[in-house]
Amino acid sequence: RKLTKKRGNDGLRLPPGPWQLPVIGSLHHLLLRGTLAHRAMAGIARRLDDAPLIYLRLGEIPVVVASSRDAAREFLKTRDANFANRPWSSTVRTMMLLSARRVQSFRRVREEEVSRLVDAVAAAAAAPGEAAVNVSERVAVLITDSVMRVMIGDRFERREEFLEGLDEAIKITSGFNLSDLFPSSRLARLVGGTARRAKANHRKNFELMDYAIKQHEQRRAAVAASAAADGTGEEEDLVDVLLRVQKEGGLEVPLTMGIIKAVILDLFGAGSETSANTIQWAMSELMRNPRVLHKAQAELRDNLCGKPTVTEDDLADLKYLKLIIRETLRLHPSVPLLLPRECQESCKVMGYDIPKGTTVFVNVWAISRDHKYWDDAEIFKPERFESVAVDFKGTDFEFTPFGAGRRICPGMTFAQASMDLALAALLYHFDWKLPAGLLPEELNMEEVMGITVRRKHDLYLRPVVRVPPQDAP
Ligand code: HEM
Repeated sequence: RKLTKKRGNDGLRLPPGPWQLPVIGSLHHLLLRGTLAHRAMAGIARRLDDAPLIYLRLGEIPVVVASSRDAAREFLKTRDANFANRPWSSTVRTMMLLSARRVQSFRRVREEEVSRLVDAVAAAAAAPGEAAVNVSERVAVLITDSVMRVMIGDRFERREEFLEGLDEAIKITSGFNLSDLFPSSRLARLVGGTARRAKANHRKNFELMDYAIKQHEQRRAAVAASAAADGTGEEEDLVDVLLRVQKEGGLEVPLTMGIIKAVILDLFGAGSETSANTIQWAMSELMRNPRVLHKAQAELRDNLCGKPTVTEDDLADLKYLKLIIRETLRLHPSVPLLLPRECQESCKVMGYDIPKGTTVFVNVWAISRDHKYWDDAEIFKPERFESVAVDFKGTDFEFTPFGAGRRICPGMTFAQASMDLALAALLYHFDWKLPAGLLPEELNMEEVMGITVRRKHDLYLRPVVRVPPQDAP
């Protein structure tokens, strides 16, 4: 059906958008194009002559989607303050929690956990037969355990239950649920039933966080006892930092245990799936692009000259590896529409009216695949970043996989450190083969939307040990 341009009926000049139906507004345009909102929204913008801004009404919610570099700059920089509706102070506080110095202090955790991953893969490679390893699962375990150790000082004893709880949270919050789209309708709330499920899930997750903090306290007591005996101490983990800040007091809003639990849960939710997904997408793209895979392995093996382990000291020289992560984030940004922003005061953007209360998405996925800014935009080519000085730090608006401005991801440095080391170790110690009979171009790259965009199917690969890890079986 033809898309038509839309003009506001109260004299406003709204961005163009597809035709709307009564009650549901533009929702059918997204539903008919499948559940991947970033792809559906990109398709609509393209059909409206590559409109940098489009206007949709999803149920009762007015939505504007930015799909060009200039439009992204408007929302993330020029008018950042009017759209950054989360309190800035909370982002700043999280940033302090994850400052470069503190990220550095967790180096030992990352190195130990990556070493466990390498040992587990080496054990699988040594098993009889040619069974493939579930790379997605291994990477998820690596990231979960690393993030938990950083937060509570230890691997979480109830990891499986916790992951199930998060999975349920992802199911509840993903897609469009009726009560979000029709906030004023009691019927939508009843039919959807999401509120009840969300409440139960919230209760369960907080109960698990109680347990995590108890586990932390017990560990601290044990460490203190042995430190008194041998005079050694341990790095502060994030719960230590939060409890210390709580004790020092003097904050505008007192740091209650409820807030501390919410911060841990938020950090885990925001930090684990995103990093794990990016490593999985990187491995997937490498399997589809053997030339890039071999070049990365040559860089690693030339630089490390047979060393038994990759450490963070080795990473500085691995320029190509870093370009691979950058190119992966370009084609597979984990949070493709960034977090929704809300217009605080009506304003004009690129000549269009944006009414107060409008929800704004920035379609980073569409922008970082746009032929206007990228040659061979759909092709995985890490070398492109050798000739253009474009980085993901939030100043180049054609490439903002971590967002930009006041709401930029506070975990960017943390994520980079974990992803670089994990990918380096996987490529250094092992050669990787696709399961028998599968050609590189046949590898399934379908996406599914949770809180983040992840692989629809787990990635299975066959490892062949090239550089045995130190304590290999
Ligand atoms: C590849 C890995 C990651 C990617 C691609 C990513 C991406 C993002 C993006 C796009 C946002 C929203 C920014 C915006 O709307 O402008 C965000 C927010 C955030 N990220 Fe990350 N992130 C990653 C890893 C991490 C890690 C490791 C942590 C912490 C350990 C983390 C913690 C957060 C937090 C706390 C927020 C704010 C959430 C909120 O506003 O409620 N992220 N991230």
